[in-house]
Amino acid sequence: MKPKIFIDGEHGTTGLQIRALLAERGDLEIISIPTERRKETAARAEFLNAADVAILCLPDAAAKESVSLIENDTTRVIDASTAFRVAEGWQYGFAEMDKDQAKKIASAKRVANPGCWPQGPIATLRPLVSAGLLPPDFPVTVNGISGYSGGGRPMIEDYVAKGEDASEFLPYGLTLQHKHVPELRTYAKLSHDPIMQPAVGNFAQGMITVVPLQLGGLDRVPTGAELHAAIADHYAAIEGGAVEVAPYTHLERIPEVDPEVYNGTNRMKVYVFANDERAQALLLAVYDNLGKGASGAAVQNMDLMLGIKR
Ligand SMILES: NC(=O)C1=CN([C@@H]2O[C@H](COP(=O)(O)OP(=O)(O)OC[C@H]3O[C@@H](n4cnc5c(N)ncnc54)[C@H](OP(=O)(O)O)[C@@H]3O)[C@@H](O)[C@H]2O)C=CC1
Ligand SMILES: CC(=O)N[C@@H](CCC(=O)OP(=O)(O)O)C(=O)O
Repeated sequence: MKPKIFIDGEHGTTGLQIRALLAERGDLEIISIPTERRKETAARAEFLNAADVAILCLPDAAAKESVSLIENDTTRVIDASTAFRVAEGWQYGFAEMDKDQAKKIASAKRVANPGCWPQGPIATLRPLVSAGLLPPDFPVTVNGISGYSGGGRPMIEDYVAKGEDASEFLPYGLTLQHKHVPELRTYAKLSHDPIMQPAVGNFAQGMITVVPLQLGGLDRVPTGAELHAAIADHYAAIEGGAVEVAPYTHLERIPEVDPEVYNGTNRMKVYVFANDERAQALLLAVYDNLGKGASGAAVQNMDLMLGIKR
């Protein structure tokens, strides 16, 4: 029997992407609520309880409701919302985060799919904190740029309506309360809240995250090569992951450090740049906010949970 997959919110930005990724998968049975009933609680409860894996692509409140509607012990859940990312009993769905994270996801009943912004910074900061090259209380700032699809349907409609008149670079998160701070702090192993200073650009999808490091105040200042080696060692120990570490280089510009290069894929590439004389470094990550940042990661987690190797 093929595993039954139910995507709650399949007509939204993330849901549609997951549907598209699963369209050719003959190894799965996708079960769908008739469109006109998609917001009916009874219909959702029926499909949630019939599924082997339910993928929730809903606003937080609706995702919490979906979880509460599951009455059996067999439906496993991947939630794309922010609701459960630091919650007890949930595994964080960033498979490359640790050597054994993919195994934990594989056996989990509840998996919280990461937000798009935290994945790049976690991918670079966590190995450095784990290796003792950065202390947990290091004052971290994250900036970068995301395509407008990160804001879901309302932001997409706004940008499409404005066309070329939409802002090319719009900083946001200006109240310093970005919803991704708790998961970033938790999984980057930081003891203080990082500053999240995102921006959105006038392109649909793709993103770059940047973590600038002022290393001069540390008791022991790591070199750029040491930072790079710690990150490279971390990913060398992970089999078949989606994260690639770029060679350590000193270049003023790199054409492939462009937010859109991995669009339509589940890939992430991380970079370390540094100036040792100035004791400064930059940690960059490039990926698709709708791929590794959302639907690609959800499908990767689903495959892990079902024991499917592709
Ligand atoms: N876009 C992104 O890059 C990312 C988004 N996410 C998260 O994924 C989730 C979905 O986001 P996204 O796809 O962007 O959002 P969208 O706004 O594009 O889609 C949300 C979907 O949920 C449906 N929905 C809303 N309320 C209910 C309800 N009570 N019952 C059933 N369906 C409902 C909506 O239907 P309708 O349109 O008819 O109201 C819509 O189809 C969010 O929690 C978001 O935070 C996670 C990572 C990245
Ligand atoms: C450009 C944009 O607005 N992006 C969204 C995050 C998209 C994302 O990762 O969503 P969830 O955490 O909701 O899953 C934001 O910064 O709030």
